[in-house]
Amino acid sequence: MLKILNPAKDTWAELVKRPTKNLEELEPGIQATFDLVKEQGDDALLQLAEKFDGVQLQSLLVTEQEIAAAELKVPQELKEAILQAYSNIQLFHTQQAEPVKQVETMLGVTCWRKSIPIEKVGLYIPGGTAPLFSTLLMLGVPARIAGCKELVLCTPPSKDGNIHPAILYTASLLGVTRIIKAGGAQAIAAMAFGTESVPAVYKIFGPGNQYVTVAKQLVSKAGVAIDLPAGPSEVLVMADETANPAFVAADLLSQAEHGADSQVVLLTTSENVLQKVEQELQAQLEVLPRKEFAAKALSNSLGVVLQSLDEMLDFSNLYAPEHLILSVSNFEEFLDGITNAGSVFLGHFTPEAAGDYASGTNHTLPTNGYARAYSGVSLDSFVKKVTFQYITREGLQNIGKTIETMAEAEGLEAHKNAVSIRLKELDRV
Ligand SMILES: NC(=O)c1ccc[n+]([C@@H]2O[C@H](COP(=O)([O-])OP(=O)(O)OC[C@H]3O[C@@H](n4cnc5c(N)ncnc54)[C@H](O)[C@@H]3O)[C@@H](O)[C@H]2O)c1
Ligand SMILES: N[C@H](CO)Cc1c[nH]c[nH+]1
Ligand SMILES: [Zn+2]
Repeated sequence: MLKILNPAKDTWAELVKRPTKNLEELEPGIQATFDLVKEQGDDALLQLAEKFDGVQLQSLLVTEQEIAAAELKVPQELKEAILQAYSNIQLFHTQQAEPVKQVETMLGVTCWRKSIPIEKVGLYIPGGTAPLFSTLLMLGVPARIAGCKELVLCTPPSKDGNIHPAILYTASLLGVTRIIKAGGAQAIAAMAFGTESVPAVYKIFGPGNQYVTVAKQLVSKAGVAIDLPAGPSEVLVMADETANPAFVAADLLSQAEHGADSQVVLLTTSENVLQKVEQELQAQLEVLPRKEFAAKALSNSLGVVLQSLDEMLDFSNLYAPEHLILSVSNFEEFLDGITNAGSVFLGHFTPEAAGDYASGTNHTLPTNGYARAYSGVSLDSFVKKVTFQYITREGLQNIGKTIETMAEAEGLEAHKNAVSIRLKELDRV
């Protein structure tokens, strides 16, 4: 099941490498997809839907009629759940708005910073193996709070050429501007470079499999902003003797079932806990509908026995998991020691699935060790922070000499003169 290890510390750096293919391996195929989309636009999207999604589409754009029909297909109970999650996500993300604060750095020199929404954003909603309408809430809600005007949505069509009704229902709640039936690297290329049906956007958001994630990294090299590398899901659980093996196994499986390229990790100081979690994994896996994905992911996953709780924390910080679960009695003692993680789940009754769906935090998070430097999606992801300044005459007299001295030292005479010319004018009047 899990690969069981008792590793020496000098092997950790090798262990924390993910089993996913690297950028260099996937890049040539994805570049070919980009070239096709640039050359043939919508036609390329239709061809690639047939090749990768196994569907011959009549049209790329979702129509008003399709949206109206979808709404009727979503059960009331699911609508209510979506609305509850919407409300929690909205509440959590609304609090992230920063008030504009004017700061007088010197007398007469005032600076401030204001958030301005990104006008056109592209939202990628994964749909290759599961219709992740929850991801649409995670992207669309902060986009709407930020005030983004144009929300373009790409998601892969199913074999019958349709988009899952819950995705369309959620898109309609959010007032998404345009919905396109396109998935994978071709959808990312379309939103980056534009086609007849897909407007080019300024920033592309959303998680996806390895192809989607590498495609986003490549368009970011071509000058289109992206949120973050949010690839195959992963979770690391730190479990002590108080952990409930059934709960731990359930959490590990919840991320393993996302796909064969996911990885889950159990860290423990107790061989006993490890053994019991393994038994639970076996039993719970048997009855999972997505057993094949989960079993494959588990075969790439780790059960690591370490010497102490402090070692577990060090390993986790080096691994930098997308999700970190502290299934320990004294989680408070670990909080200040966490340096690298996308989102953290505390105690025995906080399943990771709560953050995936409905607690309010965002589930679009850095994977593959990117949590060492990246944050998950938040309200900030949808705005630019623009700085402003206003200097009075008195202010320029206060700050002018400093600027002149620094400009002269850099050998930039025109910079210095932009101040001197004004100071002379102030002396004259
Ligand atoms: N990190 C996060 O925040 C986060 C959040 C949600 C989901 N996820 C991850 O998103 C992923 C969703 O993956 P998915 O596959 O179900 O859907 P997806 O929408 O990401 O990818 C499906 C598309 O991949 C393309 N594709 C499939 N096989 C291909 C191949 N051999 N060559 C080229 N292109 C190919 C197809 O165009 C298809 O439409 C999972 O790995 C899940 O763990 C991550
Ligand atoms: N666990 C995923 C992020 O890695 C998010 C998700 C959506 N639906 C279920 N789970
Ligand atoms: Zn999940």
